[in-house]
Amino acid sequence: MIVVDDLTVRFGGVTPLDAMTVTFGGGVSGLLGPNGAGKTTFFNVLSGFVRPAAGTVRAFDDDLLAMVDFRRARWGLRRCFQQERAIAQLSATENVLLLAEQVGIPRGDRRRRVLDALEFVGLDDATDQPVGMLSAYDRRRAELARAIVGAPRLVLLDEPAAGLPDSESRDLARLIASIPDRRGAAVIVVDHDIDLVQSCCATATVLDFGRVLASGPTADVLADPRVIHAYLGTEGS
Ligand SMILES: Nc1ncnc2c1ncn2[C@@H]1O[C@H](COP(=O)(O)OP(=O)(O)OP(=O)(O)O)[C@@H](O)[C@H]1O
Repeated sequence: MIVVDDLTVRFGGVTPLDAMTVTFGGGVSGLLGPNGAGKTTFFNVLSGFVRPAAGTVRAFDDDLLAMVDFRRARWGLRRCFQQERAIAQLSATENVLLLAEQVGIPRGDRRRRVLDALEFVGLDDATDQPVGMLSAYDRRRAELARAIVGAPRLVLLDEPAAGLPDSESRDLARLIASIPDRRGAAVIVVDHDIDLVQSCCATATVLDFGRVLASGPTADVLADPRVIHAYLGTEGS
């Protein structure tokens, strides 16, 4: 469980997170909201890129904000960015190995863990090709393999299926939905793709101007008139 209490971030006169208080469960949670709502800022706080002015984050009873960045990675915090981070000239195996090294997986165990991660995402056939030569879907799966190698505890995904056609997006959603059971990690997905959120997130939280507008079972949140007014209503316009 990830317990966020009174989390506040200020950049000069802007308050991208304004006393954000919410609990994310151990499954896959969606984090939604209009542009500028504070979603990326929240991920940046969890990753240690942004220091909040106030508030706490307890992740599985550990004080996440008290850990320095590299300790968070070793603790099991992982993140997939909107922009791919894998090195195009290296193979999927080499890319995942690099991540495995960074997050402190013991050398003797690394290759086995990397193969296991590539198998989980279904990339075990394309492990030796440079990532830059892979299809968009395979590159996304390579990014996901980097996020789940070893023993992740909290995986942050920022628009994981951006730019993929619907069928591949659905396959990726199924893979993401299986992370808690098969990898033992909680997942928070930031996405504007409501189909993806509905298909893989049991619960959802909506941010608006840095405040939690609604949080709970995904179907209830998406049907909440305040959410429709603040977010969904503007999406289709
Ligand atoms: N480094 C920064 N300095 C000043 N303001 C910032 C900084 N980073 C973000 N902001 C502001 O904080 C607010 C929240 O931005 P954030 O990127 O967290 O929103 P978001 O919900 O992720 O939006 P999007 O869906 O467009 O990615 C915005 O008003 C943004 O302009």
